[in-house]
Amino acid sequence: MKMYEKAPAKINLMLDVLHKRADGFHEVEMIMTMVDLADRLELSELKRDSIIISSQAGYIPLDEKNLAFQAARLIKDRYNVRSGVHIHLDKRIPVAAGLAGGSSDAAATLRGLNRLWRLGIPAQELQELGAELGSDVPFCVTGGTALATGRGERLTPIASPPQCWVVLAKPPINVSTAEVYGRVRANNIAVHPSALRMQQAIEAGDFAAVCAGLGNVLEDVTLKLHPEVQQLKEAMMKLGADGVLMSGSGPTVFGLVSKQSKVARIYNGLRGFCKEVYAVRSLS
Ligand SMILES: C[C@](O)(CO)[C@H](O)COP(=O)(O)OP(=O)(O)OC[C@H]1O[C@@H](n2ccc(N)nc2=O)[C@H](O)[C@@H]1O
Ligand SMILES: Nc1ncnc2c1ncn2[C@@H]1O[C@H](COP(=O)(O)OP(=O)(O)OP(=O)(O)O)[C@@H](O)[C@H]1O
Repeated sequence: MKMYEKAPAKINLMLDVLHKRADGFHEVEMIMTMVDLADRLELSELKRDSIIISSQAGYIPLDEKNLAFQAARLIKDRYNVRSGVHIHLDKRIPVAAGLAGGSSDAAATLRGLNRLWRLGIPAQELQELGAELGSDVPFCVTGGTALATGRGERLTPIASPPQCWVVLAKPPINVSTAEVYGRVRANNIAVHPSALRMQQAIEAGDFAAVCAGLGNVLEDVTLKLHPEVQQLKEAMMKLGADGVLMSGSGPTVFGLVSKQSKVARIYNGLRGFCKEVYAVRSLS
């Protein structure tokens, strides 16, 4: 038997860090939403008790370091599943980009294996399993748009932002999420973006207010480490995006664009700076 799952990328419309916790994680407040750029997973049942990962992408681990492998092992162990699975990952989300590609693959694996092995695990429990794999995984289990608190695993679903185009550009640099959080000084943040204001803008369907409310306190850290991310932001703004922000810990920069007529100009302009550029729709 085979199952198919789509694993969409996420962007953070706002991300605030409140304080560092005793367990080393940071207490955050984020509003996250999915975009129409997705990996595709094919999950095939194996009679023998093993987990095999394959992918057309040559640059991701295919062993137990892969988050989809970890998700399969977790669900197998926890529910005493004897059969195995072959997971083929058709990677389309850029890797180590701040778009939760690996987390979304893990979440899609949890959803897909729940169906493949007919385990009947409720969504809430799948999210709890996801939290064992990473802070972004619980959100990716259910997707949509949500306010995320705690270390990112406590979720309140909210309305979808107004439909728009999302132009994504990933510069060719590597950013470590742990390093970026490690450099945040939570009591020294000049301007905290407001989750409440963003939520109100979304609920009012006010695109201009959504753009005005974009904010990510991790930008300060990543932009200092990698000035090219700042240059990319400036280029996207000059090219006419309505709102521009770095996603997660970066380095991907996204621009929200309401008019389709502007998208080609922004996309083509950015291709001069950056090889990895995508123009996709927001997901409602
Ligand atoms: C930057 C975001 O992607 C925004 O959505 C997330 O906050 C990070 O999510 P993630 O990549 O799933 O993060 P995890 O794999 O759980 O953690 C990676 C590392 O980031 C740091 N980390 C992560 C989340 C958090 N709330 N506080 C942290 O300090 C920790 O050092 C941790 O060891
Ligand atoms: N299924 C996977 N897809 C992509 N990368 C994976 C996967 N499993 C493990 N990895 C590893 O995880 C690292 C981070 O990749 P990923 O694409 O998940 O980052 P990200 O988009 O920055 O995630 P986040 O936004 O959750 O911090 C990569 O260095 C990669 O080697």
